[in-house]
Amino acid sequence: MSCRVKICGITNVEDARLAVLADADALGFVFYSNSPRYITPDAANEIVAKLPPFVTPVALFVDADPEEVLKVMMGSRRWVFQFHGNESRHDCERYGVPYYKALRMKPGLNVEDEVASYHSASAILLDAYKPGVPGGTGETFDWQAIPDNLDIPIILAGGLTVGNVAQAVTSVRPYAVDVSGGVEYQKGKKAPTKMNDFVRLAKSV
Ligand SMILES: O=C(O)c1ccccc1NCC(=O)[C@H](O)[C@H](O)COP(=O)(O)O
Repeated sequence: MSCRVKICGITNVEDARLAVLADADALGFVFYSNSPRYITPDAANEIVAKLPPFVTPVALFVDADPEEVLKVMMGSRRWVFQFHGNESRHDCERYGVPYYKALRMKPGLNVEDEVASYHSASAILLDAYKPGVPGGTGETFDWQAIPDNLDIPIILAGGLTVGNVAQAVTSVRPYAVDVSGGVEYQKGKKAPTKMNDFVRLAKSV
């Protein structure tokens, strides 16, 4: 089975269209207002309404106010949520929407225990840890630190690019890879050629 690809940080309809043409399986929308990739719930829901079937829209939150989450949720039944902050399992489950939980790979993190505590997640996203920056760091982490017995689909994130994604898929064998900065020409703006090359390389391993 080939690796799936999620392109995160979509901020406009043209980038969404080009990501779909590049054969991305999921598109991420960042509802964290400090991010340069922030998009409003209304703008994101307009884009989601235009997505073809079999492309998953993923709404990304960082310790968000439940009212903000509900505003996003009300706009479409297609959303999957991604919780990228310190949300508990209860916080993640309360909306009744399938979710991915992001874990930032801080040295010493007990990945097995964390994964077990989010057993209701559809997948776990493993991202780089950088103090004070919740995500979209553009940095990789030590892939050897990922236990090989995790009984849940793994989405590998953090500093992936056209230059390293094939190596990442070969060594980690994740269910999916997630990229943001690695397919941009400036923050929040995706580069079509990079998206095409990234997806092709991720799926060709
Ligand atoms: O992308 C952001 O700006 C962002 C901000 C705050 C929390 C999460 C964020 N992105 C989450 C993602 O899923 C990114 O794709 C992931 O962190 C990898 O980013 P990158 O290293 O730039 O590929």
